[in-house]
Amino acid sequence: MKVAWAGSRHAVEVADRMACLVASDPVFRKDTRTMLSRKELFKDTLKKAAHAWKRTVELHLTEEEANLLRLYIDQPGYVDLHWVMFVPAIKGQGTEEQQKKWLTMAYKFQIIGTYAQTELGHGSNVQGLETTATFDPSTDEFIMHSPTLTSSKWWPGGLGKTSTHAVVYARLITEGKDYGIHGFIMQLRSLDDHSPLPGITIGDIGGKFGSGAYNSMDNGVMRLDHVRIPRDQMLMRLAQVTREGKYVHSDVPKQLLYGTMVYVRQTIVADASRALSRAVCIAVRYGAIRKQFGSKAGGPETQVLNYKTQQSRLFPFLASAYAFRFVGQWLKWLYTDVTQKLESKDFSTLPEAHACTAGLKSVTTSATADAIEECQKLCGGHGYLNSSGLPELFAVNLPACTYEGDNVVLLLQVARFLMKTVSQVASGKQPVGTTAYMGNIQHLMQCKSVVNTVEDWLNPAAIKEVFEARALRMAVNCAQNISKAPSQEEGFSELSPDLVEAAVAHVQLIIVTKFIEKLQEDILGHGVKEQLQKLCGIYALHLIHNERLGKLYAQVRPNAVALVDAFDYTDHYLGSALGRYDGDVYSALYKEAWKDPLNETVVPDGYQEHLRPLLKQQLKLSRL
Ligand SMILES: CCCCCCCC/C=C\CCCCCCC/C=C/C(=O)SCCNC(=O)CCNC(=O)[C@H](O)C(C)(C)COP(=O)(O)OP(=O)(O)OC[C@H]1O[C@@H](n2cnc3c(N)ncnc32)[C@H](O)[C@@H]1OP(=O)(O)O
Ligand SMILES: Cc1cc2nc3c(=O)[nH]c(=O)nc-3n(C[C@H](O)[C@H](O)[C@H](O)COP(=O)(O)OP(=O)(O)OC[C@H]3O[C@@H](n4cnc5c(N)ncnc54)[C@H](O)[C@@H]3O)c2cc1C
Repeated sequence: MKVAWAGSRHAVEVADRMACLVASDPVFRKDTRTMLSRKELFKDTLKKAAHAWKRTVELHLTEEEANLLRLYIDQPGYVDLHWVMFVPAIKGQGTEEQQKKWLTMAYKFQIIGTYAQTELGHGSNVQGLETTATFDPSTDEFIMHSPTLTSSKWWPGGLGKTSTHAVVYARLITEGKDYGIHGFIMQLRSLDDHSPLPGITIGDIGGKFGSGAYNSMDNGVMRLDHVRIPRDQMLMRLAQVTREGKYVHSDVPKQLLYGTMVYVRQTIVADASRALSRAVCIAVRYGAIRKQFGSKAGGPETQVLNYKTQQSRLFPFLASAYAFRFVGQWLKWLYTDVTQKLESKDFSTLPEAHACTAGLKSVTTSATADAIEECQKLCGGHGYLNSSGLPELFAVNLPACTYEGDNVVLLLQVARFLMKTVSQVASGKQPVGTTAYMGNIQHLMQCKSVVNTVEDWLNPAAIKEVFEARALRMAVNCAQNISKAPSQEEGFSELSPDLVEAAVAHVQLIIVTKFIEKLQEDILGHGVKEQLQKLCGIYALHLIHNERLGKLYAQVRPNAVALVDAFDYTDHYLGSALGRYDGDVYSALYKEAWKDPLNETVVPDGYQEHLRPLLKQQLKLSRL
């Protein structure tokens, strides 16, 4: 099962090696992270990042190994933005010459970059950004400026205190005309003493949800006051400004400006499955250790994992973790395929890639945030302690519902793609890829499910047909209702809640389909495929009805712990007293409690100042 989860034997081996490297290095310790002040936490992040880079160079780690090292360090920081957004933005939007110049420095960490798109006043509406980049032909420079308070850059990770450079998104103005949003490389801080360059006001935007968690990241604010940059720092693969100030389009679609977001959304699906699997691992392992109540006859207490209610709340998450993992692996393939096509100037699959990445990012991150919260409840009181690992896991993953595109905004993009496809089907065009099922409209609009028994529900063809019929009928229903509205725009707006539901149904169909396709592959290991079939059944069925699932849960229960062990997480990475591999939960909880700074003294700070006078005063009063 470890191989099925990781994708290959090689993937298991390299992940194991990197996880152990991190777990055995004291610099990467994280058990007291939630007890650090914001300043201490930030400094700890700088230290870990520098040490990780040192180890990467010393050990000549490959890109794959270095990425895993960063993942197992498990502490959000400026390096995430540098590798996940700054470098890909230059790769996707820079010319060959620009890539050579900037990536050479970025790959060696001679510069640290971030992705500065969002502003105080606009995040979702990228076209509404206000920062300006005005071309000055007299000096061959762009003047980068924040004309209003709301145009201040706001949120970019690493911007606050660390980044030396950024890809800044701004409205390009030349020859008096506004050509909309484009990307520019800007140096922000001196490479000698790290002070902000003239005209740049820059800082951190302040503490965020939860202790530890995303507070290790210095999300930043930046205002630009007529800062000049050379013309060749506009990223010029999509469009160019000539020496004379002429704006010239390339022959690539302008949507490629959003390419970095497509790339990151794809990686976020893999993050979501990992985060969900960590929460499930903690809740399942702890559920096997925790006992409450005995039989009436005075028998031993029951493992809480044996309660049917616990199983019906928890096992759909276990199944979802596997489902999201497999669809994430497929999405990575889709992204690679689209990228190769783009290189040969085939842009035909870009809309589908956008819809798939946007939709899957939305559905998997929303489900993951909800599930982590529920796993906290599934662990009872102890789940609420920082030492369970769950509060921090929740706080770190919750913003994934917002960053890289608010989940509802992205689902509306999927809905827009579906409405277009429905109208193309109506005009006789055969849809392809993940919407190919829509071509079977005659059948799917009126077919009736032949499912009667639990066993019927495990038939992949039956499951798939139910999901296809559901998704198609919801999409067609929306399209019909939109066509009755005074205008397309009004109809879309009026029906947006239904459109979001239709988009979710379509995305869930993709997840179910990719799980079923995974089961058609050669899967090694005795009983592995059988367990995955049950999980696939649970994932699909819990989305459409909750009856008949009890039997499946009972079949999964004997292997539940093994199914989470297959995630192959070290105790260091899991970071949970409740989810420990050895099950020694109570001594771990007890030990963790004594690490809290409040327990450094027996009598707390503030006793002399506030407690003692109060107690003495009350004592005096009672004696009167
Ligand atoms: C316990 C400790 C654990 C620690 C572990 C760490 C865990 C984390 C691990 C790793 C870290 C991962 C790192 C993540 C870091 C995240 C940092 C966050 C960064 C950001 O958030 S960057 C900012 C992101 N911003 C957004 O996403 C904005 C969202 N808005 C948009 O994308 C757009 O504005 C829009 C799509 C909503 C609307 O676009 P527009 O105004 O142009 O309007 P439309 O008319 O709708 O679109 C026009 C046209 O374009 C098509 N389109 C839109 N987008 C795309 C796209 N991306 N690709 C291709 N095509 C696109 C759209 O479909 C339209 O097409 P048609 O005209 O219909 O054909
Ligand atoms: C932890 C974190 C890290 C981030 N890192 C970066 C970074 O590195 N670089 C960067 O540039 N940005 C970053 N961001 C910003 C992020 O990309 C934006 O917050 C995100 O795109 C959402 O935009 P917004 O905040 O403007 O939300 P808003 O658009 O203001 O959303 C508010 C509400 O309005 C709703 N809404 C908005 N538009 C519509 C619509 N058309 N129809 C229906 N409902 C709508 C949303 O669903 C939401 O409920 C980060 C954000 C966070 C939280």
